[in-house]
Amino acid sequence: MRLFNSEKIQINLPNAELIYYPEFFSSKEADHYFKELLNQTNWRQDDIKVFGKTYQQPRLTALYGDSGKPYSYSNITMYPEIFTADLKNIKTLVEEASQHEFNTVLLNLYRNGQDSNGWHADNEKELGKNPLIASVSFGATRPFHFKHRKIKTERHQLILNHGSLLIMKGEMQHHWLHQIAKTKKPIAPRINLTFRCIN
Ligand SMILES: O=C(O)CCC(=O)C(=O)O
Ligand SMILES: [Fe+2]
Repeated sequence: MRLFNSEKIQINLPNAELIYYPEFFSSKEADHYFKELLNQTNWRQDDIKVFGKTYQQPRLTALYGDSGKPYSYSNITMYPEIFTADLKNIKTLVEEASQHEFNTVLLNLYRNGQDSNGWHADNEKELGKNPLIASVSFGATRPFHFKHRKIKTERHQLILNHGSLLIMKGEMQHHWLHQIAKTKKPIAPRINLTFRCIN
C-alpha cells in the first residue's frame, strides 16, 4: 500500500527549487482532513500592523508545534498548541516525502475570496538559512503567485489543488516573494498548512 501519491513535478527556477505533488492525498483523505481541520482547529484572527496602522489579518490562522517556541511575523507572536493526531499524521507523510523534519505548522484559513496573504517571504530568522517549507492545501483551489525580487520576468503561478503538497526549498525565501491574492469571484473556503522547522 502506498502511503502517499509520489507523482511529482519538479520546477527549477533561478534561486529556487519547487516540488509539487498535485495529488499527494487521495480526494477521500483530503475531504476528511479539510472537514476535520475546519471544525477542530482553534482558529484566530490577529491584528497586524502595516506602516503603523492596525488591521485585522485577512484570514484566520493557528499554530501547532512541539518546539514550544513562539513564532513571530508582521508584529504577531504566536505560541504553538500541541499537535493533534491529524496534524501529526499529515506531518509524518510530508516528512517522508520531503526527507526533512518539521517541529511547527502554521495553518491558514481563507474563508472566501476576500481572504488573502500579501506578498512576503518566509524568511524569519528562526527558520534559518534556506529553509525548506512544505505547504499542504485542502478545500477550494487558489492560485499561489510567486515572483523573483530582482528578475522582473520571473513571475509565475501554481494552482494549489485540494490535497496537494508544495515543497519550497533552496534560496527561494531569500530571492522570491509569494502571495495568495484576493479575488472577486465567489470562492469556497481553503485551508493551507505550512510545515516549518523553528530553531
Ligand atoms: O496559503 C498558501 O498557500 C500560502 C501560505 C503562506 O505563504 C504562509 O503561511 O506563509
Ligand atoms: Fe508564506
